[in-house]
Amino acid sequence: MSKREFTVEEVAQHNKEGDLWIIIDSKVFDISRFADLHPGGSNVLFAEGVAGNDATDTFFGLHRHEVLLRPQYARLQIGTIRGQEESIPAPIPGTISKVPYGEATWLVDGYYTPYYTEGHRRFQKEVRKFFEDVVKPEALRCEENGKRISQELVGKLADVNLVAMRLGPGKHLKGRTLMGGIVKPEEFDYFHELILNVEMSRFGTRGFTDGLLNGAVIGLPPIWNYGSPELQAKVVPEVLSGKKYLALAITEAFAGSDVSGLQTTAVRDGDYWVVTGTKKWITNGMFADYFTTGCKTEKGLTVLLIPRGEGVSTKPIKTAYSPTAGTAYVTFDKVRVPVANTLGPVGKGLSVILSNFNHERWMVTGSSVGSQRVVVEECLKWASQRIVFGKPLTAQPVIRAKLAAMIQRIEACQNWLESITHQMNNMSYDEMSSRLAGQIGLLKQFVSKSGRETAEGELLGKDLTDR
Ligand code: HEM
Repeated sequence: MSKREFTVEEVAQHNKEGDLWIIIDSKVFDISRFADLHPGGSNVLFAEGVAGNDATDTFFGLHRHEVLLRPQYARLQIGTIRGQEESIPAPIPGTISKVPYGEATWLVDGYYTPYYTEGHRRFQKEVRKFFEDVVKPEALRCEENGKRISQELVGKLADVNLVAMRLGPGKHLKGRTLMGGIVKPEEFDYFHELILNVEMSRFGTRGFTDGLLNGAVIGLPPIWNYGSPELQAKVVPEVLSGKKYLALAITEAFAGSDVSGLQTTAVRDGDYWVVTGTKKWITNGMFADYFTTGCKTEKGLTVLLIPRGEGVSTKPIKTAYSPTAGTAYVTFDKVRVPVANTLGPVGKGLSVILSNFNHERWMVTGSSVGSQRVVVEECLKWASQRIVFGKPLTAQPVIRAKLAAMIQRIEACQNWLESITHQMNNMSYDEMSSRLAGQIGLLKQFVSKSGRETAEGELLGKDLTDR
C-alpha cells in the first residue's frame, strides 16, 4: 500500500470520468479504472458527495468492511488523508469478535464458565487460527467450485491430528501430537472436541464442512469399537493419516433414521458376504475408499466395512449445498466382502449403528451452533451498518425483534449443548448410550430447527404477529 499523503482538497480535484478518487475512512482510493467494473455500477460513483469526496458513510451503508480487504480492491488504495486516522478498523482474522453475542459467553471478557479451563482457551485460540489460516482459503474455494478437499489440505489436517481429535477423547489419541502439542492426549476432552466442531463451522461453507472428512468422523467409531484387531490395525491408521477415505453408509431410499427398515442385503457365501443394495445421501461417498455399511442379514442387521472395488459404484447426488461434500448414491452389486470385515456381532447391527448416532448427532449440533453464531454476528453487524430510510436497520423494531429472537435461540442451543457435553465428559461410552441418547436426539432436533428459523430471520412464536 502506498504511504502517500493527500489533503481533502487534493482529492476533490479528481472527480470526473477517467480521473476519479474517493476517501473511505481516511484512506484514498483511485477508482478511475475500477468505476466501469464496479458491481454497483459506475453512475453511483460519480454522484455528488461521492466523486472526489469522503464517501465513508455511503460506502459502509452499502458494503461489508471485508470488501476493502479483498486484494483486487485493497490495491486501489493510493494513500491516506494527512492528519486523519482510520476509525473503522478491519476485523482481525482469528481474534474474538467484539460484536455483542458474536461469541459464546465463555470467550467474552467479564463472563464466567463452569466448563472451560485456561487450557481450553489456549486450544480455542490455536484452533481458530489454524482454521482461518490453513483451512478457510480452500473452504471458500471448494464451496464455490464444488471440488473435493485437496490431498494437500488433508495432509495438513493429519499433521495436527484433526480427524483423530474429532473422534473425541480416548486411547486413539495416545502418542499423538495434538494441534502442535497445545493439548496433551490424556487431557483432551469433549469440550476440546466441541471447540473444534464450532470453530470449523465459522466460514459459512456448509458443504465444505461436511467435506472436511466428516465421513471418517462418523464411519470410524464402529471400526474401532467393533472391528477385529487386524482390521483396526489396517484401516484406522490409513484413515487417520488421510491416506484413505471413509464414509458411513446407512441411509437408503427405503430407510433413514428408521434404521431397522434397511434393505441392503448381505448373504453369507463361505468366508464372504455378498452384498446387494443401494445407499443414499452418503456424505463423502464420492471419494470414499471404504464404506461402513448397515446391511440386512438372515440373523438381523449387521454392519460391514466394504472397501471400494468390484461391484461398488458411486454417483453424485445433487444437494441443497455444495458438491464439495461428495454426497453420493452408492450401489452395491453382488459385492464380495470378507467376513473378517464384520463390525460387531452378526444381527446386532442396530446397536452398533445407534450407539454411533449419539456422537454424530452431538457433533452436528456443535457445527450448527458454530454456524448460527456467525449468522447472529453477521446480522448484528450488518443491521447496525446498513442505512435505509435514513437510519440503520437496527432502528426498525421488527429488525430488533428478529435479532432478539436469533440471540435467544443461539444462547439456548449453546447452553444446552454445553450442559450435555459436561455430562459426556463424566460418563462412559455405554452410560452415554443409555442416558444421553434422548437428550442428544432432542437437542439435535431443537438446534436444527433453531438454525432454520435463524437463517430465515423468524420471530419467536407468534407473540409479535398477534399484537
Ligand atoms: C473502493 C471503493 C469501492 C469498492 C471496492 C466497491 C466494491 C463493491 C462490491 C464488491 C460490490 C458488490 C457487493 C458486495 O460484495 O458487497 C459493490 C456493490 C455496490 N456498491 Fe460499491 N464499491 C466501492 C465504492 C462504492 C461507493 C463509493 C458507492 C457509493 C454510492 C458504492 C455503491 C455501491 C452500490 C449501490 C452497490 C450495490 C449494492 C447492493 O446491490 O446492495 N460503491 N461495491
